[in-house]
Amino acid sequence: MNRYLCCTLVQIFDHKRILLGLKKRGLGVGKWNGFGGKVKPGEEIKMAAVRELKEESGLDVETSDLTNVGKLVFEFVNNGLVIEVYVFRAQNYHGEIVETEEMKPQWFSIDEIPFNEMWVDDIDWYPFMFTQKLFFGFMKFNGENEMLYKELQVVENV
Ligand SMILES: CNc1ncnc2c1ncn2[C@@H]1O[C@H](COP(=O)(O)OP(=O)(O)OP(=O)(O)O)[C@@H](O)[C@H]1O
Repeated sequence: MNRYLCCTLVQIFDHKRILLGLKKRGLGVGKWNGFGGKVKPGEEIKMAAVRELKEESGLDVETSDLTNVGKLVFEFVNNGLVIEVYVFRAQNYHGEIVETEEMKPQWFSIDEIPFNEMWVDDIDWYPFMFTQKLFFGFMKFNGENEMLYKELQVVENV
């Protein structure tokens, strides 16, 4: 059995801007990404999404303001890790954006998303998020930068 992790990812939007964070440590270090992390045992996925957003950006959202955008499953063939990521978006948020030990947040125009400094899968599924089509993706990685396989489809629910 492979090592399995269930994770969240929250994309914060403000009109034509998206808030991304530069990951300062751990998985995906050096990449811009939405905010998220591991779901704790027994924790509800949306509650984990709210908690991780707060921990990594300083922002608060209500679980009712999180919209499902899709689900991604990543298999890292180099170490056997399988990560399931529940992706959400939100445009209603409150609080002050803060830089933390884990993330450096910054607003980007949605026309200037730094895809070449992000996970290589992001450029494939962001268009589904922008057209509001719920998606499921399965990707295989060798390390953090080489995608060996990808499958993406529009789905009814995740
Ligand atoms: C392979 N392609 C990928 N594409 C886009 N996003 C990806 C991803 N692979 C992982 N992610 C995200 O990366 C974060 C890792 O979370 P990660 O820092 O490990 O979790 P957590 O904050 O609990 O860690 P600590 O143990 O506290 O350091 C988490 O949001 C997860 O959704």
